[in-house]
Amino acid sequence: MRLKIGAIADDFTGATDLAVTLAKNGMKVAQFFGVPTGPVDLSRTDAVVVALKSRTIPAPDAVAQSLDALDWLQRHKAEQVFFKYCSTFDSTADGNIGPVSDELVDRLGVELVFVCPAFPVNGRTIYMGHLFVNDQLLSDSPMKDHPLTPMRDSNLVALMQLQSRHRVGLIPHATVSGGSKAIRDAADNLVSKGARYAVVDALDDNDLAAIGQAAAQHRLVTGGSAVAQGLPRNFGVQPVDSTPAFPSIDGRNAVLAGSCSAATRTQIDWIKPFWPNRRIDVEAIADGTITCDELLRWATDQPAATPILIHASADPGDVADIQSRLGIARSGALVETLMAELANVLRTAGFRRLVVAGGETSGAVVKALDLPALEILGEIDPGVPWTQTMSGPPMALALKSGNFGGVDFFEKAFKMLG
Ligand SMILES: Nc1ncnc2c1ncn2[C@@H]1O[C@H](COP(=O)(O)OP(=O)(O)OP(=O)(O)O)[C@@H](O)[C@H]1O
Ligand SMILES: O=C(O)[C@@H](O)C(=O)CO
Repeated sequence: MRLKIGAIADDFTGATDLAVTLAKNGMKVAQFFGVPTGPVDLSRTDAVVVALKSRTIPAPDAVAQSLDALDWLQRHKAEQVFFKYCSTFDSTADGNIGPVSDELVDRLGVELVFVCPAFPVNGRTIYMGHLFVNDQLLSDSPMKDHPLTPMRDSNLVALMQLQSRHRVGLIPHATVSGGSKAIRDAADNLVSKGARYAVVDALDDNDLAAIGQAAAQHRLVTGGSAVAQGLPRNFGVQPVDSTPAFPSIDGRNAVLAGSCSAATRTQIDWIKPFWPNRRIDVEAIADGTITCDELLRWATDQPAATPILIHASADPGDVADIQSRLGIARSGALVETLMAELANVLRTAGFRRLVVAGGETSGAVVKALDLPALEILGEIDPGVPWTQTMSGPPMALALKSGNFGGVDFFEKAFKMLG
């Protein structure tokens, strides 16, 4: 059987975001962490999302991992390939969005590829090729201070052009609002001018539906999860209207937050008065003052009925300060390693319902828990589903993208589990 959509996601939270989007739009989705190494039964699967942790690694490694994923998807006869990156286009001048897209374009021999990170429900829109986060340009938004991929330009055409060896054009909103035929004509026009990428404006879900329809014959589509919502219809698959299912797992509740994004920091401030919480200081990890053992003792000493919160999240000034002393990569790695160890020991100690905030952090945690795949269940807030492990000790896991979720996200998540 052919897979309808085969997706490659550049981080783990982004992968679950895409998986739940395709599932809500009617597809049966399987999500794997890394390229599956053994045989898998895809007889009832419409779409596969292969989650990589490739957003901030060196570009040649990101390309190699993505091409491995592409080979696997092609062996499973994926009709359309989707490259999922962040709705805030998280990347550096070196990549990895451009270099990975270039290789996928060349391997698949495609003429033109849409570049569309818009996610209107979460406030990401594109106008005249410029990415907005709510009412701010990307470069004025809190993304300008991201610890690993600070976004200091909002012009997606320029950003993509910096990262890619192919020419980048724009399909402006005036065209997009004309519908899928107008978009297809504009795409043909860009091809005749030598462009290989088209940044496509999108202000709302109607625009995304038209873009999805226009991409029906495209072998490759790239963007955030929201542009994928229009793709299942191209395969005759209709959105589902059933009541979402949530994991049924007993155990204690914990949140591990390594995300320093504005939304995560607001969510932490909101919940702190109600839950036992610990802030991890990066310098204290480096000098051994904070250890996994000590945090575990603290966690197990807390009242079992109340969720606990452990976070490293800090505001941009503190992050810049620690990075200047320890280096960007080392500060990130110290937090990620500790969060990964913690997830492991907390699972053993009976914390089986876990929310992890941050894509890189989630990548580290999922790797440490040695989870090859997750079942995607009901959505907590747009782009963040509850998931359930499919091997090892049963766990409910929510991987929250840094900037996703309402202010009460953490409390809401556990309330849904009852
Ligand atoms: N106090 C801190 N100082 C420096 N770096 C930190 C600190 N706390 C966390 N980090 C690092 O910042 C990075 C945050 O990235 P992560 O992807 O986890 O969150 P995010 O970017 O908010 O989420 P997403 O990618 O889903 O938008 C991680 O590498 C984490 O280890
Ligand atoms: O698109 C998004 O914003 C998220 O799915 C994500 O990739 C955050 O890391």
